[in-house]
Amino acid sequence: MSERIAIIGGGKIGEALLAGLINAGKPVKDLVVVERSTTRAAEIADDYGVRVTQDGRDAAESAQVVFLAVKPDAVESVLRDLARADDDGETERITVSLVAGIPTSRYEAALPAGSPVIRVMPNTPMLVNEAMSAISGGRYADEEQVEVAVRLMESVGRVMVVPEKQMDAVTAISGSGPAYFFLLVEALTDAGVGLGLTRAQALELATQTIKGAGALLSESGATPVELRAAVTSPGGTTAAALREFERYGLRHAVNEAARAAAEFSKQAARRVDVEGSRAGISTAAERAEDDH
Ligand SMILES: NC(=O)C1=CN([C@@H]2O[C@H](COP(=O)(O)OP(=O)(O)OC[C@H]3O[C@@H](n4cnc5c(N)ncnc54)[C@H](O)[C@@H]3O)[C@@H](O)[C@H]2O)C=CC1
Ligand SMILES: O=C(O)[C@@H]1CCC=N1
Repeated sequence: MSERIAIIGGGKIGEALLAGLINAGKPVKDLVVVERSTTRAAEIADDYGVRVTQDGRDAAESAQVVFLAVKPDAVESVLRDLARADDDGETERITVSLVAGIPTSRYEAALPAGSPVIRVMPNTPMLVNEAMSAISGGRYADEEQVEVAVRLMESVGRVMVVPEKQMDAVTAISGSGPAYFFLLVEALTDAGVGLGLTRAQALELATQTIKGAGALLSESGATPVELRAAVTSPGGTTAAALREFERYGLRHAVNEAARAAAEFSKQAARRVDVEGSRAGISTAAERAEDDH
């Protein structure tokens, strides 16, 4: 089935999804992007030849699957547009959120009763069809609807279906994860420059090394421990380096970093409420209270 797709938010992850879907053969005519910033909208339209609009309701009405790729604090206003969008009468519209930390129950409370909502945590390698995406169906999403999301995300990378309670952990590992590896490449490049390589040389060495190590890990079937042992010649250079990583607490730093990311994700909904009430915006929960 070639469903029509709306992507609300044409920022980093919205663009990665758009590019990944187009690379995977999705016809541009089946895609529409909703982007609030006019500069960004023009960039997306020029780079991908896709329709870009500021009208979320209109875009949703023309789509069977609506992806939300805005920051958590913009979710409520997007949901207000989506709640007013009519169905096309043929198929039930599926709302797929890529937003970190906001549970499906939030969307379900704001959308018409029984709307199917699916939560996805992708990552930016989606831009080159190498995403790792985790998927959880909300309470009204049936198996077929989850399968639609799985199929779309599989076209841009790998997919793991998880219970929603694992989403904060997933976000800390694969959602934010690319940034950790880029930081490591940055640091390794700087180290190479410190050892007398040119920056270009050091960057190429580090980049191909992370790419090769990733390929080896995913294709060899060996564990990271086995692969590391294979690099570590007895009494050699790698052992000298690994000793320093351990001395400076790399494992501890990684553990603390992941815990911080997961906690930040867990607190996202509460943060949005606090910031919203400071700005005088009522939350879905408060509006539901007012209605009673
Ligand atoms: N960047 C990443 O690697 C990942 C991001 N995410 C999630 O994706 C969401 C977006 O993140 P980024 O793309 O990094 O942020 P971003 O700031 O690059 O993109 C957000 C875009 O949404 C637009 N926008 C804001 N309000 C809007 C509205 N009402 N209608 C239409 N467009 C609107 C902004 O102009 C901006 O271009 C976040 O919720 C984040 O948690 C999830 C996985 C990975
Ligand atoms: O930094 C963030 O909040 C988003 C979610 C996962 C990756 N980027």
